[in-house]
Amino acid sequence: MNGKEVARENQPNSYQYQCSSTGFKGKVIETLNNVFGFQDFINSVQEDAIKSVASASQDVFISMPTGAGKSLCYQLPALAGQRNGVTVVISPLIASMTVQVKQLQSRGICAETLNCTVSKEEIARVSEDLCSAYPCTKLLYVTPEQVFTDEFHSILDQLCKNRMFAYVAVDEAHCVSQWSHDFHPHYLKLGELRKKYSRVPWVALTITVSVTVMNDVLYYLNLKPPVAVFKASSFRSNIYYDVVFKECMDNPFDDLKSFALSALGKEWEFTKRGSGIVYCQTKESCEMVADKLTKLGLNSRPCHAGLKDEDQSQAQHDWMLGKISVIVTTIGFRKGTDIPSVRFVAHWSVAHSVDGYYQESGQAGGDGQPARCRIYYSREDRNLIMDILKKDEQAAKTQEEKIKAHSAYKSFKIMRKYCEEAHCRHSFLMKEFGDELYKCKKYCDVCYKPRSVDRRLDHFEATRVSKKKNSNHSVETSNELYEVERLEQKKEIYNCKNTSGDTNREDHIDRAVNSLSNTIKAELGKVKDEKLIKPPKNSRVLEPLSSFILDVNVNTREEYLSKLEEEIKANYNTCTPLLSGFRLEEQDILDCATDKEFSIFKTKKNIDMYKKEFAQVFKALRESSKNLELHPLLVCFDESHSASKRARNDTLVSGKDISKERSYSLCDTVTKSSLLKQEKLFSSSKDLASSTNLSNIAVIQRSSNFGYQLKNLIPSCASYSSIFTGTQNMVLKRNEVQDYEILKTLNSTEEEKKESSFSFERPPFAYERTGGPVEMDIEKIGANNYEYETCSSSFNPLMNNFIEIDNRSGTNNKSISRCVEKEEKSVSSNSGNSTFPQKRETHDNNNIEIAKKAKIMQSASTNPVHLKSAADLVRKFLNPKYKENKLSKEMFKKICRTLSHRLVDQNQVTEKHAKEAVDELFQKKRALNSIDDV
Ligand SMILES: Nc1ncnc2c1ncn2[C@@H]1O[C@H](COP(=O)(O)OP(=O)(O)OP(=O)(O)O)[C@@H](O)[C@H]1O
Repeated sequence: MNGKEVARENQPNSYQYQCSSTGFKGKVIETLNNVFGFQDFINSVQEDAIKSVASASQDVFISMPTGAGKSLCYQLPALAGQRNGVTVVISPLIASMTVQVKQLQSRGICAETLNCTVSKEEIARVSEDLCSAYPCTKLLYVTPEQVFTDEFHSILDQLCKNRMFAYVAVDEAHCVSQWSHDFHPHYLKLGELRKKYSRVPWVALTITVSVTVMNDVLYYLNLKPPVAVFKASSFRSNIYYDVVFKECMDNPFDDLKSFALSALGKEWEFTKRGSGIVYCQTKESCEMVADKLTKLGLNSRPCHAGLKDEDQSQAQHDWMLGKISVIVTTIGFRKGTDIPSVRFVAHWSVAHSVDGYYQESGQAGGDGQPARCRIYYSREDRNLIMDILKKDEQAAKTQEEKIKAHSAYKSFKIMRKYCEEAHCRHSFLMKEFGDELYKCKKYCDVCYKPRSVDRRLDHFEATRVSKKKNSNHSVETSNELYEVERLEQKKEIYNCKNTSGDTNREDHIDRAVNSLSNTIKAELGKVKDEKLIKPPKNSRVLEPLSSFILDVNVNTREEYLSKLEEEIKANYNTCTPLLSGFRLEEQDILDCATDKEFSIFKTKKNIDMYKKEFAQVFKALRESSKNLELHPLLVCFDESHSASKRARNDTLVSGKDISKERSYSLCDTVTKSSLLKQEKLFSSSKDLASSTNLSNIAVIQRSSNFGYQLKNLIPSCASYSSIFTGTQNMVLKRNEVQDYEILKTLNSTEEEKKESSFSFERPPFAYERTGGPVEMDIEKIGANNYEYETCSSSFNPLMNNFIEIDNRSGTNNKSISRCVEKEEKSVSSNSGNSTFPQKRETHDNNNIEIAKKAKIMQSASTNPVHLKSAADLVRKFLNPKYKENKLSKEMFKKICRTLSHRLVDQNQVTEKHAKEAVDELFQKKRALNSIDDV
């Protein structure tokens, strides 16, 4: 019996069907109906892809979600395509290959597999058939490992020789990309095969992948351009995505349980039809989360690589049968366990890449029924992953390793953006997958509950500020221990990831971990050595023995401190002539510099960041000096809170008081000084103005414009209006500034400024105890914001100062108004006019703005009761519009302010007028996007 006969003998239902159609398209349809038993193509992507593959005119790339019918895209052309012979299907999953081969055989199609589980006799039988002149086999399933054996190459050579090599289909082709979480190194070698058998058309099939992964597939597999690309949309309309922040929750486990129960549905306890998956970063967290959930009444089981094989299988089995509701697992669990009734997927730690997240979350709602996917994001998890990826990048030796490590890092940054920014989750993912953008409207938290997401993000930001504030030295010095722990965790994460038994990768990771470990040990050794060296005598820096930044030693710190002291002195010397009554001792300036140096040293992560921060501070100090402004470091310096001063006092042996108390700080000046001092200030600045003719001396020209004076002295504080709530509590508020590290903000980068500003610019937010999408009452938002921004004059620094100073001087508000009006007129008439009085030349645009604002505030303040009533009325009619999403929160505040002032000004504070005013606005436009519309 020859090979062909043997193969036929062993194939009970080998493919016998003879097509009656002649053209390949007709053959395709006939085979679809008669061999596969399908009436039609499952979707247009499947149809187009099958026709393209069958035509055999070019290489084809197909991307479709799990279960969308990809297999048919090569199975059907293998039988009805333009090319005769054997289609070789490369797949990494032996279990899925075996299932497919059985299914094909049951349809009468001659399919075989060659992999490590197949017996020698089987291999011999199949090989004999393949090497025959007319192989019976139509589809041959092999693993990527098998492809590179010599035996297999000789089979392929023979097929080529006999012109019986029809197609190569690469299933799960995304495994070629490091960006995908299923990376399989053997896939990288497949490109060589493509080159060797260049005449055979290739088909690459993937689940839905990002553009980056797709490009990797095309590149690494060496697909021949032009490649025909067929992609199904990545939009999963039945999945609701959201992100919550663990740091912002009292008990995240409670939240996880509520989330799971709400996704499983009310009747779940009785029907037990749905199930869920929780993804964790480590084996330990799998165990811990499963334990917590079970204790909270939700039957859960861990399943990870640390368990024995039989325990893993048992857990999967029980979960698939519905014996347990929730399986808590690490990345890699997906294989072979897809069940359609998964009602939720929770990521207890953020996924490493968008591709990974899409695939893992995509296991929810396979049956098309509603499902939910939530990420429990935390700064700690994020930093840990970033650290690992960064160190991978540093440890990478070859160019390829470097590119891959860099890609992984970049990929995670996208995931970070997904969590830390408010974009429609669906559109975000679709953009990553190169699909047409489509706003989901209500299938994600950002679209469904935008305000709730805003508040969550605010809260998350706020935890960053408070965490920094609370962190103290003892915690931070444990960094060294933490590093070692992180290494262990890193190993752990990768062990979990490598469930596929990929030894190469494990070796690589172990090498990377070891080398990193050695580097850290060496660094720690250095630190130890450094600790043995005594710090220089008379060291002026705070905590000279600390090692917050490994490569910044005490000498470097001393250098930077001296330079900082020099710059601060220069700023002080330039500005003090302008500020009568404000004096600092030499020691104060050093303390100020020392505090600042220490705060930079303590908060920056590496030497570059340390130096960069200094460069920025120096620049800001010089800038302030150039503008004759006292830098905020000096303005807000408070020796009673100075760490340097405390340290100095602690170490003083003698009772000699070297820390002479300053009589008052600048802020104290504001609080304590009388109008007399202001008058002095006024006259001295006037003198200076006339002598120097510098425009910014306008800052202190008008004694009444005291708020403005401060505003200019602390230019960057302008937006932090809550600081200046009035002269009476100025000192208290100044301390608040220090609490929130505003000094740092003032000297920080734009991005950092933005981040830090949350605590000042935004009103208090609602806490979501359960982390679930709790809606805040808009009545409260409106009220709070209104009050915060406009309602009472006490919230406006400028007006407050005007009023206060004015009252003290015995004049009334009307006179201020007149004064402001007069100034406004004269300024607006012609600022460049030569007949303009000398004094006016010193006013810049800010003055005009201030004057305008003051005018508004003044008119409002004449009748605050009226204004409050007007605001209440406007809010009442505006609220329904807001709920209908016709305007944003910002617009709400602006309109509220504008309309209530208008009502007061027109003496129309009635319900009727308020309603009319609001209605009128929305008659013109359905939605208001700009205050110009008002
Ligand atoms: N044209 C069709 N009409 C009806 N059913 C189809 C059609 N094409 C495929 N199917 C069925 O759809 C199901 C999923 O198909 P298949 O296993 O090929 O999906 P897949 O995209 O390869 O999924 P995975 O990514 O999990 O491998 C199978 O049961 C298959 O028989």
